[in-house]
Amino acid sequence: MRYPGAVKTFDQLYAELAQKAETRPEGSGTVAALDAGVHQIGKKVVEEAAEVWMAAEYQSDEETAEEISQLLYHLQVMMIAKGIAPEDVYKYL
Ligand SMILES: N=c1c2ncn([C@@H]3O[C@H](COP(=O)(O)OP(=O)(O)OP(=O)(O)O)[C@@H](O)[C@H]3O)c2ncn1[C@@H]1O[C@H](COP(=O)(O)O)[C@@H](O)[C@H]1O
Repeated sequence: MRYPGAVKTFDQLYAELAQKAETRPEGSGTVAALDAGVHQIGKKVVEEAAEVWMAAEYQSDEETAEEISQLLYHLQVMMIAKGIAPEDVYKYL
């Protein structure tokens, strides 16, 4: 799935998702995922990680990049659900 609009960075996406969690706009997949909870978010993280692996082995670099973007998105949803800020992660990099 491709999302139209300007290219966004990891930090920009996190800020957008944090805002969605705060304002809870109608139709937001992020809000729905947060409401579903950590268990369901965790399943999506694992699913997308597997899709990255499969794409890397059997699909194009473009498709692999897209799967990686989806994994990063679901990791960010998990971060929001747990109240973990990017800086909390960056300090370990
Ligand atoms: N980058 C993403 C993003 N990547 C993946 N996804 C979600 O992750 C799902 C996984 O994609 P797949 O193609 O694997 O989906 P699928 O298996 O067909 O879908 P499901 O049945 O599992 O939902 C997608 O259906 C989206 O719901 C994303 N949802 C949102 N974003 C970004 O988050 C922002 C906020 O989104 P909303 O909260 O929905 O407004 C958007 O502007 C986007 O920038």
